[in-house]
Amino acid sequence: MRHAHTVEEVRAAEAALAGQPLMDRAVAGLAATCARLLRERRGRVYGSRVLVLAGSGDNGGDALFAGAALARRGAAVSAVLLSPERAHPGGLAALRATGGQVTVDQNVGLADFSRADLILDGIVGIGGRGGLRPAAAPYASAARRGLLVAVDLPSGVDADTGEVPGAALRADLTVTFGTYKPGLLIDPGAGHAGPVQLVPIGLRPPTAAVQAPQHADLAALLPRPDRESDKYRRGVVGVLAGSERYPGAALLAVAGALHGGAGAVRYLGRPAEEVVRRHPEVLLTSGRVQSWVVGPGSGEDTPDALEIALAAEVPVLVDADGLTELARRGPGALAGRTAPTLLTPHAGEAARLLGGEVTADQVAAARLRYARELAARYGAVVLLKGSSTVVARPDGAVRVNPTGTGWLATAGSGDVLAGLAGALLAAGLPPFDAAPAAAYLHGLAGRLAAAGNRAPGSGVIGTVSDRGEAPITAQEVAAALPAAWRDVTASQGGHQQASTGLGD
Ligand SMILES: NC(=O)C1=CN([C@@H]2O[C@H](COP(=O)(O)OP(=O)(O)OC[C@H]3O[C@@H](n4cnc5c(N)ncnc54)[C@H](OP(=O)(O)O)[C@@H]3O)[C@@H](O)[C@H]2O)[C@@H](O)CC1
Ligand SMILES: Nc1ncnc2c1ncn2[C@@H]1O[C@H](COP(=O)(O)OP(=O)(O)O)[C@@H](O)[C@H]1O
Ligand SMILES: [K+]
Repeated sequence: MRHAHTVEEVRAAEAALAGQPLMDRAVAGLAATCARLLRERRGRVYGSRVLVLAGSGDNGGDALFAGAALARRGAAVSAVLLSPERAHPGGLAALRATGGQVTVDQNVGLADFSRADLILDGIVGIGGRGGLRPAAAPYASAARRGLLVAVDLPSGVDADTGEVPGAALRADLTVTFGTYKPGLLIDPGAGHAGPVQLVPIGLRPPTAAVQAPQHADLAALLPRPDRESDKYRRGVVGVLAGSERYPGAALLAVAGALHGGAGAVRYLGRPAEEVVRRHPEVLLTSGRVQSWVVGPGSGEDTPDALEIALAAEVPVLVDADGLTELARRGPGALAGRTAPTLLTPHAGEAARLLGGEVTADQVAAARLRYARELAARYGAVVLLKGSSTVVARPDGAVRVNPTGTGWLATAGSGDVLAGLAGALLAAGLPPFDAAPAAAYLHGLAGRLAAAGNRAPGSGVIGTVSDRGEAPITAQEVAAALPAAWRDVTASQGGHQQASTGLGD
C-alpha cells in the first residue's frame, strides 16, 4: 500500500525527528532526480539551464539548495524569488555561493521559465493554502519547453484533499518527501502532480487513512479456488441489470461478473435470452446468491429490482439506475440492512445521492470530501468513479485507485466494473476490499486493452505512457480482465510487476 498522510501527520512525524537533517535528505533526493532527468533529456547536467521558483518557506529552501547542487555540477541555474524578503536564507546563500543568478523581477522569471530545460517548483509545499497568489499565478499558464519538477507538491494543489482551488502549476514529475500526500493521488491534484517519486527521509508517520493499493496488495486479496472449492462455495453473484431498453448493460455487467472470481452468475432480468446467447455460462433460474448487483440499465424494473436486492441478507452493489432510485428514497432505504452495501456512483449520481445540494462538477472537484460524505450519510462503502476513483468507508478510511485511464471513459465500462465488484463480493471479499480490487483490475484491464494486450509501455521516467495505445470498448475491457488478473497475481511472492510501473 502507498500511504498518503495529511499535513498535520507529516508535521507531527517531522517534529518527532527534531534535529535530524531532514532537509538535507530531501534535497539530496531531489537533486539526484533532477540530474537524472537532465541526463535523460539533454545527455548531461553540465550546461543545462535550470530555473528555481522559490517561495517564502522551506519548500523554496529545498528548491534553492537543489539548484545549488545542480549548479555545482555545471548547470546554469537561476532563481526567481516570489516573496523576496522571506526567501529561505540558507538556500539563497547556497545558490549564490555557486554563482547562481537571483532575480525578483517576474518578467525575467517568466522569460527564464520559457527557456529553461528544467524548472523546480518550490513556490509552496505543504504550507500552502488556497490557489497560487497573484505573484505566482502567471507561471501556471506560462508557456515552457522544459520539464517541470514539483518540489514535494505542485504549488496550488491542496495537500490534504487534491482540490485545486485556483491557479496551480502542472508538473511532469513530483518529488515528494517522507510520505505521499492525498493531494498527489486524488484528482484534480493528481493530474497536476504527474508521476510521483517518493524520497524517504526517515519519517515514521502512523497508518494513513488514505491509501493506494499496489500489485502485491491486490495479489493478496484476490480469491483463489482451492481443492475444496465448488461453484457454490466460490460464491454466486446475482445480477439484476438490463432492460428491454438497455439490454447491453446486462451483457456487460454479466461479462464483468463472469471474470470476477465467483463460481457462478445468476441473471434475473428481461433480456435473459440475449444474455444466455452471449454468455452460456449464466444461470437463469432463481436461487441463492452471495451478492446482488442491481441497477445498470435496469430502467423501469429498477424499483422492484432494488426491493429484491435490499431485502436480501447478502452484500448488495447498487449502481446506475439503482442509485437514481436510491437517491429518490434517501439514506433511510438502507437503514434496515444487515449485510453491507456498496454504492458505485459517478460524479453525477453522487450529486443526486447528496440530494442535489451540489453539482457533479463540485463533486469531481472535491472527490475525497464527497466520497466520505456519501459513505457517512448512507452508512455504506462508496466507490466514486472517474479519474482517480476513490473508495470511502463510513469511518473515513479511503482507498484511491492508481490504475485508471481516461480510455475507460466509454459507455458501458461502468457496467463491467459493477459486475466485477459484485463477483468479488460474492467470493467473500468485504466491500472495502472488493471495491478497490475491482477498480484496480478494471483500470489495469483498460490499460492492457488500450495497449493491445501488450504490457503498457514505460515512459521516460519509468511510468505508464500513452504511447502505442488505441481507443477501447467496454467489451474489450471485460475481455482484458483475465490478463489484468494474471498481471497482478504474477506479482505474488515479492515479484513486483515492473512493466506497468504500478508495482513499485
Ligand atoms: N515536513 C517535513 O518533514 C519536511 C519538509 N520539507 C519541506 O518543507 C516544506 C514545508 O515548508 P513550510 O512549512 O515552510 O511551508 P511552505 O510550503 O514552504 O509554505 C511557506 C509559506 O508560503 C505561504 N503560502 C501559503 N499558501 C500560499 C500560496 N497559495 N501561494 C503562495 N504562498 C503561500 C505561507 O506563508 P504566508 O505568506 O501565508 O505567511 C506559507 O507559510 C515541505 O513542503 C517540504 O518541501 C523538507 O525540507 C524536509 C522535511
Ligand atoms: N477520466 C477517467 N479516468 C479514469 N477512469 C475513468 C475516467 N472517466 C471515467 N472513468 C471510468 O470509466 C467507468 C465509467 O463508468 P460510468 O460512468 O458508470 O459509465 P457507464 O455507465 O457508461 O458504464 C468508471 O469505471 C470510471 O471510473
Ligand atoms: K512546490
